Amino acid sequence: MKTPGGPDAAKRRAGEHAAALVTDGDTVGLGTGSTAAHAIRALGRAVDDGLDVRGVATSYASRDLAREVGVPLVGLDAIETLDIAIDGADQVSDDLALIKGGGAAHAREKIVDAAAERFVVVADPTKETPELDRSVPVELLPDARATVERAVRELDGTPTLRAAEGKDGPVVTDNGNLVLDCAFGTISNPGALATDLATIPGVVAHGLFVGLADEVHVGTDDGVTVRER
Ligand SMILES: O=C(CO)[C@H](O)[C@H](O)COP(=O)(O)O
Repeated sequence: MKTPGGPDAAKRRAGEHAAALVTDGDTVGLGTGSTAAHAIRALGRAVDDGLDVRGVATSYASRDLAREVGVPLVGLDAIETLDIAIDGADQVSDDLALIKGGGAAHAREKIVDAAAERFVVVADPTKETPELDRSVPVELLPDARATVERAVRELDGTPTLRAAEGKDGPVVTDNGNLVLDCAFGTISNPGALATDLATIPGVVAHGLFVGLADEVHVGTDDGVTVRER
C-alpha cells in the first residue's frame, strides 16, 4: 500500500491516532521504536493542552523522549495495571500475533503491554503479514548463551547473537542481557513456539506477543485502518 510521505508519515498517522484514544486520568504504557515515538510526542502535545496522564516507559529511549516532551512518568515497579499501552511491532499477523524486540526492549514492553486493559499496536503497512516469519528476538542471561542457543536449535531455530552498532561486541539490553535473533521460517503456531521459548532456562523474555494485542492501528494513504481482536 502506498503511503504519501513514506513509511514515517504512516507511522506518524498511526501513532497520533492511537494517542487520541488516551483520556484524562489514564496510566499509559509508552512503547519503544519510531512509531510509538510519534504517539509519545502526540501525548506530550496533549499534556501541554491540559491532558492529565501518567506514562510508564518501556525503555530508556521512551523514558527520555517522554521527559523531553513533558509526559509525566511513573515507574513500572509502582503500578499493577495500566489503562492503555501504545506500542509498535516488527510484524503483525492476520490474527494479531506480533513479533517485537527490534529495539531489544521486548522484556519491559511485554510486562507493560500485558498489564494494560487495552493494548494498541501502531504500525505502518510494511509490518502486516498473513503469518509471522521474521526472526524472533530472545533476551537471555549472558551466562546462558550456549545452553539457550542449543535449546533454540532443538526447536529447529537458527540463533544469531545480535551485534551492537557503534560498539564492538553484542547488544546489551536495558536489563544487562544479550539478544539472540532466532530464525524459524514461517511460524505456523506462534502460541506453541511462544510457550516453548518461554520455558527455556535462561530466557528472560522473547519477542512473540500472542493473544496480547487488542487492536492494531495501521497508517495508510489517507488515514488509519483499525483491526480488532
Ligand atoms: O519492538 C520494538 C522495540 O523493541 C518496536 O516496537 C519495534 O521494533 C517497531 O519499531 P518501529 O516502530 O521503529 O518500526
